[in-house]
Amino acid sequence: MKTRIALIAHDKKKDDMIALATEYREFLSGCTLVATGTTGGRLVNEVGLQVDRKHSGPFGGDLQIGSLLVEGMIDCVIFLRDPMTPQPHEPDINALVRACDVHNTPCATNMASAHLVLSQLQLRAQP
Ligand SMILES: O=C(CO)COP(=O)(O)O
Repeated sequence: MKTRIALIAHDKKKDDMIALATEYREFLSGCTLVATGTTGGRLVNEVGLQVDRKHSGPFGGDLQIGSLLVEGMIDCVIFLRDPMTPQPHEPDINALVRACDVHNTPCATNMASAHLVLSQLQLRAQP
């Protein structure tokens, strides 16, 4: 089965997400990807990945991804959060990260941990 990865980035972290996805493009193109709306749009347009786009984060996208995760449909979350900017949907963000902890799902919230998680997943996917 393909690895199912959720990709989410706050506005000031979206360029980092694009750089990350570009670096791991070959691996990610073999995964099943889901993303919040704006992040997903950029991944499609700028990296050429196939992504199931949910609503934008402030409109419930984090909750949609959280729901998928609770249903056992997501193996890993890359969520590049912006710790310096208050978000109107902070409760949704916390709910998603909490759901990762409740269900013991890897959740990388910064570039350093995202690299560790993706490089390890990529290694495991090799024949
Ligand atoms: O706000 C977000 C995550 O909390 C991300 O949403 P967008 O990808 O739509 O910007």
